[in-house]
Amino acid sequence: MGSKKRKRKEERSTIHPRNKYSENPPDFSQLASLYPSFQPYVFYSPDGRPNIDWTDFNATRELTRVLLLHDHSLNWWIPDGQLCPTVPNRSNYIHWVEDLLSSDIIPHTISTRDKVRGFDIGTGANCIYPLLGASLLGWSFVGSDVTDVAIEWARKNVHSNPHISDLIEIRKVESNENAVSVEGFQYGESVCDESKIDLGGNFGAEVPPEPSLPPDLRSNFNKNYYGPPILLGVVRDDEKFDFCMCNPPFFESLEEAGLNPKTACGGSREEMVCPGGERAFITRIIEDSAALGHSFRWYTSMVGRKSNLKFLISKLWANAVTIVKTTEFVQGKTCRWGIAWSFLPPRQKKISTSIPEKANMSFMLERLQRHHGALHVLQAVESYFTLHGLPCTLNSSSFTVDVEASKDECDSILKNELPLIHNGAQSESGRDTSDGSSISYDKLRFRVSVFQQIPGTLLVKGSLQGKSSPISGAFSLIFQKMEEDLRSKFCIDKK
Ligand SMILES: C[S@@+](CC[C@H](N)C(=O)[O-])C[C@H]1O[C@@H](n2cnc3c(N)ncnc32)[C@H](O)[C@@H]1O
Repeated sequence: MGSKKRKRKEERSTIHPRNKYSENPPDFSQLASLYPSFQPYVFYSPDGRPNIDWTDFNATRELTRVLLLHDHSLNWWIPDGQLCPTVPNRSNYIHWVEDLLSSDIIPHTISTRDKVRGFDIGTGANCIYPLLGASLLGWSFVGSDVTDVAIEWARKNVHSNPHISDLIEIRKVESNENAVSVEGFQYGESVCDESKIDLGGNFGAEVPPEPSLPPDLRSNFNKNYYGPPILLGVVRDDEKFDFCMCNPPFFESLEEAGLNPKTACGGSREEMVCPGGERAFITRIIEDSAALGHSFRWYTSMVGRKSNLKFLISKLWANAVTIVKTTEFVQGKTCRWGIAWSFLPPRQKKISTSIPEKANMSFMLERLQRHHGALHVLQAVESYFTLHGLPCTLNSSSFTVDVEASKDECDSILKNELPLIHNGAQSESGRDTSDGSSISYDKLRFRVSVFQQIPGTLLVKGSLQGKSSPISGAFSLIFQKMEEDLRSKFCIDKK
């Protein structure tokens, strides 16, 4: 990779401001001196910087073990070949869920208890999310999984930490052989019979052959989930949760999973691969969530491929969710996305679709971390709009991002991010909304500018252009949502 490209990637690296490692990344040298078992894995590069061999599973596992012990007082281990989590990375997802729970976008109606209760779909042998959520925030969890090794080791990891073990239940998901459906087509045991699938292998094991299907269904089958239940049939009738989270099996095949030779995070076939990949797995979570509705306040999942986000978002709206939120988890060279949705009625915000409330808006980003400057914020503005499908242009000499959104693009960001109550009059260009009313759109154009005030403080301004556009009333809401996103990314104190 060219140095320019590398620099740009590094600049984009963000870590949640409440993440323990946001200001203080793990100090390998210190850890090596405190934990002799870690010492053999640490080497020093010519410039004197300590590092580990990220392609050595034993090294990454020992790092995770000492980080969990040193920074979280957690005892932890996994057997060879199981997926080894990176602690700073996994903490970002926990803090994002924390943000969702504390926001008042949807009412706090589910939990009458003091304790937050979460459901970790596919907790793995490493049980990382329940361990972090319970130790950092006192949350209680049900962690589910399908494999015996995951269940055995997740339970071992819970029992090794008596101070939080009461907070975590590990639940085995039993295969439901009679209810494997592909878009309404019922498959019996012959399709999902696990005995026909080699469950033993790690990387390098052969991918099982496709189950035999009628040729016309074969291509569809690939893209749809078949396998053990995920939420429906695992969540009990009387159970309520504040959220669910999931790091899904991302890949469709082992070949695809094994493409990154730069790291050795382990991962058995069952952990990494699911027929149809993450798209099929998360689609099933969406379908299950539609049936479970208000049993969860927030449903969330990690998404490994940006190209799947759009598909999943449209699936969500097709399933009548009331709100969708997305985020980007960028750390080092890894980029993942988070998607969250709910069926609870959002707090209602009325917007005018014809008269802009304000043509100019601004806010300050204060107490920025040392390494975050105006360019980082500008890039975050660009990626926020790009992620939501709004064409925009970043001009790094004028420190501006120009956004111009068509009616469809505007519709998409508004639906993705904002619970809208449309009261606009019917018009020819209007489109139906969930409450039966209609909204008319035209082009929305605005400019976002970022100014350095004093070190650590930036002024972000938005100015509406083309004020007569019938959609210009959406400007202030879009700008506010962008503000929320930037604050969550950059500010330690988010007020
Ligand atoms: C990518 S791993 C994630 C493990 C861990 N949560 C982490 O973040 O490192 C996916 C996990 O989902 C599990 N899994 C696959 N299908 C499942 C299902 N239907 N219900 C529950 N867990 C499932 C796999 O066994 C595996 O442990």
